[in-house]
Amino acid sequence: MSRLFRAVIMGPPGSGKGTISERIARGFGLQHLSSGDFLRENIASNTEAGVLAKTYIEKGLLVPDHVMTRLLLPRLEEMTCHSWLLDGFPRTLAQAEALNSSCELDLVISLNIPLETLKERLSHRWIHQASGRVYNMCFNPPRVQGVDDITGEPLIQQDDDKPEALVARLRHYKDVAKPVIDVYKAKGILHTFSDTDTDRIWPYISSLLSAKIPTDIADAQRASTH
Ligand SMILES: Nc1ncnc2c1ncn2[C@@H]1O[C@H](COP(=O)(O)OP(=O)(O)OP(=O)(O)O)[C@@H](O)[C@H]1O
Ligand SMILES: Cc1cn([C@H]2C[C@H](O)[C@@H](COP(=O)(O)OP(=O)(O)O)O2)c(=O)[nH]c1=O
Repeated sequence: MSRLFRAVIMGPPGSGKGTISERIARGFGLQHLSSGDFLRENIASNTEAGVLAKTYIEKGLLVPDHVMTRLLLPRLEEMTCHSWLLDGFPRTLAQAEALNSSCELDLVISLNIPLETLKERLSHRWIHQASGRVYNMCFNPPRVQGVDDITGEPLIQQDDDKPEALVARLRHYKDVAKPVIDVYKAKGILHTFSDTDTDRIWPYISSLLSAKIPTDIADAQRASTH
């Protein structure tokens, strides 16, 4: 099996990580691992790490690095036969160093989206808390307003997504993400995209991935995921 492809997507809340990750997974057959979704799975199945993580998430805090790495690295060990895209991890320098000591990344996509755009997007973001499924009344609305397409359960808006909370979250994201971005810039694998419209960014991301992912890997991954 030819070498596998390892990528990370980074960006502040509302920058489009989840949306773009789904397009990449669909188009290039990469396995998408979202740290937020993985935490929600652990919380739903009441694992020891899930119970611990929940105490931080409920307070709007980041889960401590040692908990995240102890949770994510074994999960990546299970994915050694797949090309993958990590979303939401690493988020701190300690997490990046732990990841870099266990595998060699090929590409890091960083989304650098203006604050006003983030505010606009998050003010219309509704989520199905249990699954993490994301809707947006302007961008990708649910079939029935306020209700999850799959379970029919009610959608909620996160307090964190309200404009007054967003500025603090954004500042914290920038403080914590900057050293991580600097590491991957120094490695020459960082690609930054800035625009208010994802549909304008997507063609560039898509052509970058087409150039970076050897076709035999992309074809093999697409075949294995269909
Ligand atoms: N890599 C990580 N390190 C520490 N905590 C994390 C990490 N990933 C997720 N979390 C915790 O899980 C919560 C949910 O993660 P998720 O990515 O779904 O939400 P978010 O950070 O608000 O993302 P978004 O960028 O979509 O707003 C986060 O608010 C954070 O508390
Ligand atoms: C990518 C994108 C997302 N959205 C909406 C969908 C979500 O409700 C919200 C955030 O997108 P999302 O993909 O959840 O971003 P992240 O995972 O980085 O937090 O914005 C738009 O309105 N326009 C866009 O171009």
